[in-house]
Amino acid sequence: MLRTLRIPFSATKHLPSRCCSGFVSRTRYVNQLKEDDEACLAALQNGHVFLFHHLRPLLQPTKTGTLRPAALVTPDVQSFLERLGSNPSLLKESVLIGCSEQNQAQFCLDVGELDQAAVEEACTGNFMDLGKSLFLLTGEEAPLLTKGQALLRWHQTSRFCSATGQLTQRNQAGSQRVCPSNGIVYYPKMSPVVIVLVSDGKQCLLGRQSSFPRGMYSALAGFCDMGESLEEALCREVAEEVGLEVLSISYSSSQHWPFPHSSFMLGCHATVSPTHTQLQVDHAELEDARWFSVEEIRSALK
Ligand SMILES: NC(=O)C1=CN([C@@H]2O[C@H](COP(=O)(O)OP(=O)(O)OC[C@H]3O[C@@H](n4cnc5c(N)ncnc54)[C@H](O)[C@@H]3O)[C@@H](O)[C@H]2O)C=CC1
Ligand SMILES: [Mg+2]
Repeated sequence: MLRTLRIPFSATKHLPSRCCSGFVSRTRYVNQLKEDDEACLAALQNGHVFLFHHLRPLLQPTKTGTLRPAALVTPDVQSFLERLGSNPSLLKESVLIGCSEQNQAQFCLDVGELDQAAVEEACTGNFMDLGKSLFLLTGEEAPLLTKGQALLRWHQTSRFCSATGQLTQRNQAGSQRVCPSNGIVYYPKMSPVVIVLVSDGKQCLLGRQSSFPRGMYSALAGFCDMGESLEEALCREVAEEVGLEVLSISYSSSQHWPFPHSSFMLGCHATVSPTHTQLQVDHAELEDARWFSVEEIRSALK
């Protein structure tokens, strides 16, 4: 059986935005801050901080009535943390998430130990569920919050060494944790997931899990197993979930997906033979799977 992986040239349209030559210097600056705790602490003093409360981001209303993630300056955060009687070292628990085009380091901090209403009043904003926030934010701002939430969640749920059970120590940027007794270094974890739009040349295949909202269908998806290539995971998932054999594969684009934990979604197209389209749906995984015509997809998207 022929199985090919083609990377289309159009994948370049998904490259991160790099408005001017500052991209390289900003990238290297962030990398330096991950390596150098003192430099990172200094950058935090002059940086921007995005607040979360139990992993829900703080959004502020704009003059035009939309919402934006609140990028607070560190002295303001420090002063209201003191006013609200927080632990003085709380600010140091910020994690580095990037660098703005104005060369300001960007951090996230979870202030879940403080009273939510008091922080909202001090910052004239509201903490919102991340899933809902993503419908309200522009494409450029949403990834900052998903990255920040994922990193904060990783620190909250990965505090101990799995070999010794000891509390691990994070670096200032929050890009790693180290066990003090055996030196094992832990890095933030993501699970690779393949998500694939299967076509027979005329129709495309969508499925739904029983947990999806009513009427929602999506491309097939599944976690990559240990030792598998992207192509192997894709062929296995399609075989497991709908009982079809894939003929060809093309990579489309990728995306970090924070729900329910950090997945690294690898989006692909795949084809099956138009003479072998009979589905055998595994109902333990999918409530339903169906072929949809282009017209049906167009009218659903409207
Ligand atoms: N169409 C879809 O199903 C979409 C899925 N996603 C994301 O893709 C992820 C994977 O899709 P599923 O169809 O649920 O995967 P799946 O088809 O691999 O089934 C999930 C099962 O795989 C097992 N599993 C294997 N490795 C795992 C890991 N690293 N983490 C958690 N479970 C693992 C568990 O038993 C779990 O119940 C979802 O969690 C979701 O976040 C996002 C958009 C659409
Ligand atoms: Mg699945």
